[in-house]
Amino acid sequence: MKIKTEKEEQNYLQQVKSVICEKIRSIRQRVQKSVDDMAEHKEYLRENKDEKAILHQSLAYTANSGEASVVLLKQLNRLYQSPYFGRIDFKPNAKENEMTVYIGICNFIDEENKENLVFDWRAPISSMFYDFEKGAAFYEAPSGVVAGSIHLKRQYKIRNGEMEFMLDTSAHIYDELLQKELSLKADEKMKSIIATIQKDQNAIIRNENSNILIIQGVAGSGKTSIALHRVAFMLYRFRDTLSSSNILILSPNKVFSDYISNVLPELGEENIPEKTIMELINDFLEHQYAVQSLFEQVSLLLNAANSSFSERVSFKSSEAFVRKMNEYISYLNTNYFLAADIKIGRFVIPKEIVDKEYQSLFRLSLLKRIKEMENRLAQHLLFKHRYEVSSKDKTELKKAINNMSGSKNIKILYKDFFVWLGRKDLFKPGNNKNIEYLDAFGMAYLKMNLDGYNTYRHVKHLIVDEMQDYSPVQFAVIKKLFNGKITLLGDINQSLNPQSKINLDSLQRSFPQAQLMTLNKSYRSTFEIINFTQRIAFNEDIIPIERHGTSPVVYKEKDKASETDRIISLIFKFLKNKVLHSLAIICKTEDEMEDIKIMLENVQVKAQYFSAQTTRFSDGIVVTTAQLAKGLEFDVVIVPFVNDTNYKNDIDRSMLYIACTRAMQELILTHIGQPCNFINSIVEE
Ligand SMILES: Nc1ncnc2c1ncn2[C@@H]1O[C@H](COP(=O)(O)OP(=O)(O)OP(=O)(O)O)[C@@H](O)[C@H]1O
Repeated sequence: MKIKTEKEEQNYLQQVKSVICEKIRSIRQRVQKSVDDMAEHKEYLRENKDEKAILHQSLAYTANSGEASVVLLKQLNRLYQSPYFGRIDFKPNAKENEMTVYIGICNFIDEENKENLVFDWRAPISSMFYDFEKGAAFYEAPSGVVAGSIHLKRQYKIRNGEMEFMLDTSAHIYDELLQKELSLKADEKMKSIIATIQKDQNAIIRNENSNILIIQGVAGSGKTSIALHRVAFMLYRFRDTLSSSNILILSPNKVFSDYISNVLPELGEENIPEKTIMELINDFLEHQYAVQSLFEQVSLLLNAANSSFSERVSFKSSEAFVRKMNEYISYLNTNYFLAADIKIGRFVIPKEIVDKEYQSLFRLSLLKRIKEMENRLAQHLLFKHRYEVSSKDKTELKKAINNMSGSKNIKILYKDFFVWLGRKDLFKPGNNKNIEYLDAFGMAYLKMNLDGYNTYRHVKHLIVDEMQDYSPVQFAVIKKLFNGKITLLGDINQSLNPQSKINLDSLQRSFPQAQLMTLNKSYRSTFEIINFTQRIAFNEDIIPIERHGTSPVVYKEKDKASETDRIISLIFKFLKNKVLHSLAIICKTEDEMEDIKIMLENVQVKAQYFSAQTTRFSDGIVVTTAQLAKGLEFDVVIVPFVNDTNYKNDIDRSMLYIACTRAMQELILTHIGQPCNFINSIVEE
C-alpha cells in the first residue's frame, strides 16, 4: 500500500520505530554479551598466564566491538527520537517502480525484509530532497546520473518519537517549515539544520571537486553551519579513507569552538579536532615568543590613535608584505653566503671549492645547507688530502662557515628584512620575547622558507572560519603547512582589521586554484534587523529572509544614569520573558564591559562575561565585545554607548555591524549625546 494520509504516516512511523526498537534490543544484548565475555576473559587471564598474548588480543577485539556497539546504540536512540524528516517519491525514467525514500540522520535497514527504511541525508539519492521540488529531478549515483521525476515531497517534524506535523511541500511551504525552525531557536549552542538545508547551501555541502573552496556568505547566511555539514558529508562520502582525525578546524577562539561543538555529534559524527590560529603559530615557533593575540591587536587598534602601530599592521596585512618577503628570501639565497678560503691545519680549501660545495646543495633550504657544509668540507679534506678532521678541526670549520654566512637566528633574519627594506621602524619587538601578532606569521614564513618544516600531513581537509580576519602572510603560512583540501569561509564585510586589504580578489590571488561559492540569503535575523544593519554597512547582495519581528530601537538618553536605567530595565524585561532565551550586551571594548559589569552587579543580575580567556559558551545574559561575539548569535542584543565619539571610524563601523548582526529577534541600541553617524539616519524612540 502506498502511504499517503496522515493516519497511514502515523502507522508507518510506529512500524519504523518498532524495527528500530528491535535493533536496539538486539544490540543491547550484544553489548551485555561483550561485557560478560570481557569479565570471563579477564578471569581466565588471571588463572592461565601462558595464554596471555592470545587472550589479550581477543580482549582488545571484544572491547573494540563493544565500543562500536555503544556508538551504534547512541545513533539508534537518536534515530528513534526522530527517524526521518523528509520523504520523496521518485520514479526513475528507466524503471517501472516508484521509490519511496524517507530521509533521516543516517541509513537504517530492516535486515529481515532487506528494506532501506531510512536513507542517510548524505546519500546520493537524498540530494534530490534539497535540490528539487515536485517534477523532473535527477541525482548522481555512483553508476552515473539517474533522472526521473518526484511525485511527492513531504516534510515531517518528529520529536521524542512523535510526529508533530507533516507538510506536503511546494517551494512556498518549504519556506514555512524553515520559518518555524528559525523562530524556534531554543538551544543554547549551534544546532544541525539537515531538515531545512537550502539548495545553494546543499551545493556547497556536497561540493567534491574543489580542492580549495572559498565560501563568501553574508552575515547569518549559514556559513559555519554549512561548513560543519560539509564535514559530515565528507566523512560519509569518503568514509573508507577519511576519519574525523584527518580534519582540522582553524577557529577564531575557544568560545566559538565550544559554541559549534554540538553540531557534528548531533549529526552522528565525532567532533573534529580544532585549533586556534594562535595555537598553530605558537606550536610552529616552538613557543619561543610571547605572541600578541589578534584580540590584543584589535583592542590596540580600537583604543589608541597610535598611527605607527596602525602603519605596521597595515603593511603586514598587505600582499606587498608577502611579495617583499619572497624578494628578501631570494636575496638571501644569493647573498647569505659569501665563500672564502678556509685553512684547516696545513690544508687550504680554496674559496672556489667552498662555493661549489655550497652551490651543489641548492636543493636544501638555506639554513640546512649551511649545516650540511661542515660535513661536505670535512669529506673534501678526506677525499682530496686523505685527512680526517678532528673535533677541533670541526669547530674551526664551523667557525669559518659561520663567518661566511648570515645569522641563523630567525628573529635576527626577520629584523634584517626590515633593514633590507629600508623600513627598520616597521619592526618593534617588545621586551621579554614579545612580538606583535603579524610578526609571528612573518617570522614563521621566513623560518619555513629558510629552514624547512613539517607539514600537517594527516590533515586531509582544513576548514578555516572567519577567513576575512586572515592576512596574506597568514594564508601563505597555511598554504605551506597544509597540503590537503581547504575550505575557507567568512564574510568580507565583517573584518576585524580595517587595515586589511583582504577582499575576494586578493583572496583568490592567495589561492589561485580556489573555487568561490557565495551565500546571500540571511537566516539569522528578522527582516527588520537586517534592514537596520544594512544602513550601517550596505551590502547589495544580502537577501533577508521574510521573517518579521519588532523593529530595532535606538534609545537616546539624557545622561549616563538614564542610559544605565534603560539597560537595566531592558534586562529585567528580558528576564521576565519566557520565550527568549539569550541576551547579549555587546560592547566595543573591554573597558565598556567593565562599566556594564558594575551596572549589573549593582542590581544583582548574574551574567557571563566573555573575554579572550573564556573557553565555554553559555546562554542567559552574556556581556562581551563585538570581537568575541563574532560567529555567535543571541535572541536579544543590546549595543550600548553608540554615540558619535565612540563609534566614528571604519573599524568602529565594523564592530557595530558585527554586534548588530548577532541579533536574531530583537536589537536595541543606547547612547547619550549625538548618535554615531552610522545610525543617525534611523528614527529614534
Ligand atoms: N537552511 C537553514 N535552515 C535553518 N536554519 C539555518 C539555515 N541556514 C542557516 N540557518 C541558521 O542561521 C543562523 C546563522 O547561521 P551561521 O551562524 O552558520 O551563519 P554564518 O554565515 O556563519 O554567520 P556569521 O558570519 O554572521 O557569523 C544559525 O542559527 C543557523 O542555524
